[in-house]
Amino acid sequence: MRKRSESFSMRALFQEPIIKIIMTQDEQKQAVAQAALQYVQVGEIIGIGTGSTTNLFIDELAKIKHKIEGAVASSEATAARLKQHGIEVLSLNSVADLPVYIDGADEITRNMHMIKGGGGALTREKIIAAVARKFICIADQSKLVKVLGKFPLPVEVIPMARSYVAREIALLGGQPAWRQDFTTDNGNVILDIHNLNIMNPVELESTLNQITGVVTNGLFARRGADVLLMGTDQGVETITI
Ligand SMILES: O=C[C@H](O)[C@H](O)[C@H](O)COP(=O)(O)O
Repeated sequence: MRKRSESFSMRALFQEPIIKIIMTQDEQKQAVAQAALQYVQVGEIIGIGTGSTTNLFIDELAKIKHKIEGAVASSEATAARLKQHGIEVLSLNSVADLPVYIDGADEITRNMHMIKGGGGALTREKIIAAVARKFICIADQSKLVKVLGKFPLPVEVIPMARSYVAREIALLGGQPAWRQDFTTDNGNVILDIHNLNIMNPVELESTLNQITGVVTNGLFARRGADVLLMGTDQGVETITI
């Protein structure tokens, strides 16, 4: 008679293999870009961010462009991509109500606080996010962090104030680096602040904005995301506060 343990191992031998779905970072970005379409309603104007994840969303949006009224763009690059797809780009000043803003992030916490501006579009992104009723963040799982600050925090600065603002940031304990050979769509420069461990993003966002010469900084804490569509190995996870 066969022993009990042997019969178990025979069963294991003929079992179906466990299929583990592993999505690459690019596949995760593509999945959240598709998932964000559920927040696009017929006849609405959509606010659109900047970056590689948002670019994939724009490509998805193009498939249903006849259903929307148009889009507001957070950068010249986004405006160009929208126009290439034949999607009308509207000025924010002509839009009284913006139901939804869809954009990526460089880092995001489960509290929906973000660092943005890796592509230098932070100021226009922050303006559109302020107007929008709902902010949908689309990101792969590598962007989810417990504490913000590993990604250098971008600060947009009026060019003549660059050295002064850098000294003030150093006094706050950050290490600013000038993003050389880069000018924002608003004609300004970017200082990236390294080695921050941001325990109070709401307070730091305000403190940095108080420095004369700062246009805005990449902390989106006072106006964070309402929904995070996060790409994971297994698919899209929806996170809200
Ligand atoms: O200025 C750029 C934006 O804040 C982007 O949303 C951010 O850098 C994320 O971009 P990506 O989707 O390429 O990681």
